[in-house]
Amino acid sequence: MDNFTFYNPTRIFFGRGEENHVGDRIRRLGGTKVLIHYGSASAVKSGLIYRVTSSLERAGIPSVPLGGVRPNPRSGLVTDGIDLCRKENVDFILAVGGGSVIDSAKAIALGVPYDGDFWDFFDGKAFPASALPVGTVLTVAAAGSESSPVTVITREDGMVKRPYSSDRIRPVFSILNPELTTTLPPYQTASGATDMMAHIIERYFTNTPGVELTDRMGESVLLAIRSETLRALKNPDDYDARANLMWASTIAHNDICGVGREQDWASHALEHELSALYDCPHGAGLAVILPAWMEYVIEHDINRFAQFALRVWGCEMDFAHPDVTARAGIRAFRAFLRLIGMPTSFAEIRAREDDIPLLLEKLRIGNNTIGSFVKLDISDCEKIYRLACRPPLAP
Ligand SMILES: NC(=O)c1ccc[n+]([C@@H]2O[C@H](COP(=O)([O-])OP(=O)(O)OC[C@H]3O[C@@H](n4cnc5c(N)ncnc54)[C@H](O)[C@@H]3O)[C@@H](O)[C@H]2O)c1
Repeated sequence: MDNFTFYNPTRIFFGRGEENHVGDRIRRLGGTKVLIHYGSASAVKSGLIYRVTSSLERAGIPSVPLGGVRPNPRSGLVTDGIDLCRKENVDFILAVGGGSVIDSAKAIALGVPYDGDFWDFFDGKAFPASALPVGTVLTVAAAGSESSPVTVITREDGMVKRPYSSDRIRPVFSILNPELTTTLPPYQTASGATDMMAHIIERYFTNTPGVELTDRMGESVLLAIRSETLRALKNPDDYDARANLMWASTIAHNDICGVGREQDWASHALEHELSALYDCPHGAGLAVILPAWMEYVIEHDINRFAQFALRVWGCEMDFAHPDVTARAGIRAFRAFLRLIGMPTSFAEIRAREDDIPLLLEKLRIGNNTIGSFVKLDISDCEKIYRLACRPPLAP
């Protein structure tokens, strides 16, 4: 196990009705004017924005709303949000929504005290000296942005999707009421589950030896996501299934399963270009990329893939031929993705093989590599995209 620092100061308020106390939470943190950032009108129609606003009013805190965040959030609305916060003297940002809303809120938080273009942070041209505090009321179990230091924004100029990470934008608190996720359509529930699984998998496939504890933790989270997703899809109102998924969202990405080990993240980089170009849900893009990535890198560590197959997917261990077990695990993972309604090939997200040169250009890796389990150069990336074009094989 490698040396590590673990720092995750986001305070979690978990359970039914917790959003009704949000005003009090912000008052205790010293917030005096709040930007309520949200996505579609459904957050208003459902009464959630009203409940949040009422709670702020009871706490004596004025607020300004800014809706309209779309999935794969865009830089234009971030700029609008920065201008609005400055004009209204906002000193606290409350994100009410999923990963897209939270990421947009984080980018606004970075931009408000900064004189230049907020994209400078994403381009590595500047480092934030400060940021406004961000709190969240989560409505999607998926991205883990509710306690991560990361924001992922799509710049409209060129449709480039890039992550940026800083402890300054880790939410100060997140409110997780599983009941708020019961209205998610099945496809979003499944996309969220796939994203959570991906967050574990990016950490699980590592070259660091001696990480049995975090291996086992990751496997447990994957097993729970697997069973609870099926339950939530069967009965969307199943509170416990939604609760387990919501906590899994946080656990899968707050790095508790990733400390002390090298992490990969090549699949996320490959996927970001898909959701930027085709506007598919991030989880759906990952469902297309992950099995292709696994098939491409399997030979690098057959035993780790066999362990994944055995412990997570219940495949039988073929001790004489561990590669058989390893491949069965990838097939079982792909079968699960299909069972929950996820795409596993380019065509199913309307991606085109002819666009691969464009995807590679947008990746902008030049002569560098991505990933760490296996370092991938541009030609490896091309091969993985091509593998992902294949229609899924019968199980
Ligand atoms: N910051 C991070 O650490 C991190 C990590 C992984 C992914 N991401 C990013 O997060 C984004 C995806 O976020 P997400 O998966 O949470 O989804 P999302 O926020 O994009 O929301 C998906 C859809 O669900 C709708 N929705 C939200 N809550 C709903 C509810 N309760 N009922 C019905 N519909 C609802 C939204 O309006 C939207 O149309 C991507 O841009 C991805 O790249 C960020």
